[in-house]
Amino acid sequence: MGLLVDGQWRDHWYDTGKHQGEFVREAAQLRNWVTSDGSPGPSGEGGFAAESGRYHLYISLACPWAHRTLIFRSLKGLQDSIDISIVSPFMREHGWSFNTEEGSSGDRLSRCDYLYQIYLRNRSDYSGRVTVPVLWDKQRQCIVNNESSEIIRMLNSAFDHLTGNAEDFYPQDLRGDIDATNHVVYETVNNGVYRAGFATSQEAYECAYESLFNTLEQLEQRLQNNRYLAGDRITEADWRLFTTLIRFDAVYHGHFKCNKQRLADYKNLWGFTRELFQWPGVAETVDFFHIKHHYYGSHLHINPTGIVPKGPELDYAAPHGRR
Ligand SMILES: N[C@@H](CCC(=O)N[C@@H](CS)C(=O)NCC(=O)O)C(=O)O
Repeated sequence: MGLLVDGQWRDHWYDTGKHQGEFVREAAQLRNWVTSDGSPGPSGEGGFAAESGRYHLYISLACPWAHRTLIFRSLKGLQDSIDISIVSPFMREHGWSFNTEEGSSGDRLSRCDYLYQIYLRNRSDYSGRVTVPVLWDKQRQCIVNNESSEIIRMLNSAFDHLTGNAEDFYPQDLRGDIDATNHVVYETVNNGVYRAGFATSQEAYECAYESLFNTLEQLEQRLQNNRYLAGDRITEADWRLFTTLIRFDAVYHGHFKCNKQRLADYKNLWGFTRELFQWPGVAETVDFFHIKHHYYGSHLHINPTGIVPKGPELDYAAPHGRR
C-alpha cells in the first residue's frame, strides 16, 4: 500500500496522525468525462467521445468503489464496448498489482505489473494515491477519470446511443433525492466503514461506528415502506449502497469492527441486499474470494496473520421477499 510522489512509488500506509487518528480519504484527481459527443463534462476537458472499444476499465473485484462501475457496465449492457482488467486482490508493498491468479486478469491492455505504472503512463511525475477504478482512453493514451461516482454517471448515459439501452439510474425528477441520499450514505456508510476500520484512535473509531449504525437504522426504516431508496424505482443511490452492504457481514462486521449488528439482522436491508444481488447480471460481479482475501490479506497491520475467516455462511440467493 502506498502512493506516488513526483513519479516515484513510496510504500506508505495512510497518515491518520494528521487528523487525531481519523482516516480521511483523498479526493480523486483525474476528472475528465466521456460524453456522447466528446463535449466537455462537468469537470476536466473535452475530447472523450463515447465509442465502442475505445475505453478500458481497471478494477478490483474487492473494492466497493470499483464494484459500482462493474455493476453499471453490466446494467447498461456495456460488456462488449468497454473491456476490463482485474487486479490481484492482494494490495501490498507495490499497491495494486497484476497477475492472472484466482480470477485476476493481469493487465490485458499494457501488460504492466503494477497499477501505479498505468498512472505513470498518464503522467510521469504523478503524485497521489493509486486507486481503482481507473477509466483509460486507448486512443489518447491517458486516464479519463479515476472517480467511481463520476464513471457510473458516464456509463449511465454517454453510451446510450450506441447500445440502445436507455435505462436511467439517475432520472431528472429524482436527482435531488438521490444526491441527498448519496451524500449521507457516502459519509457514514460507504466511507464510514473505512473510517471505522482505519481509525487509529478509539474516539475516531467510535464516532464512525455511531454514525454508521445511525444511518443503517434510518435506511432500515426507509426501506420498510419504500421498495428502493428513492421510492419505487431503482436508482444509482441503491447501487452505491449495495456495494457496501454486500461486503458488510463478510468483511466490515469483523475486520473493520462494525459489529453492532450484522446486516442479516436488519430485515429490510438484508432483503434489499439480496434483491439487488439477484438483479440480472449483478451476482456475476460479486466475488467473495477477492473481497475477503483483499481485506484480510492486505491490511496486515489490522490482521497481522493474514488469516481469512471462513464464514459467515449467508445465502444471498435466498428469496428476498421484497414487494
Ligand atoms: N474516490 C475514489 C476512491 C477509490 C478508492 O479509494 N479505491 C481504493 C480501493 S477500495 C484504493 O484503490 N485504494 C488504494 C489507496 O488508497 O492507496 C472512487 O470512488 O473512485
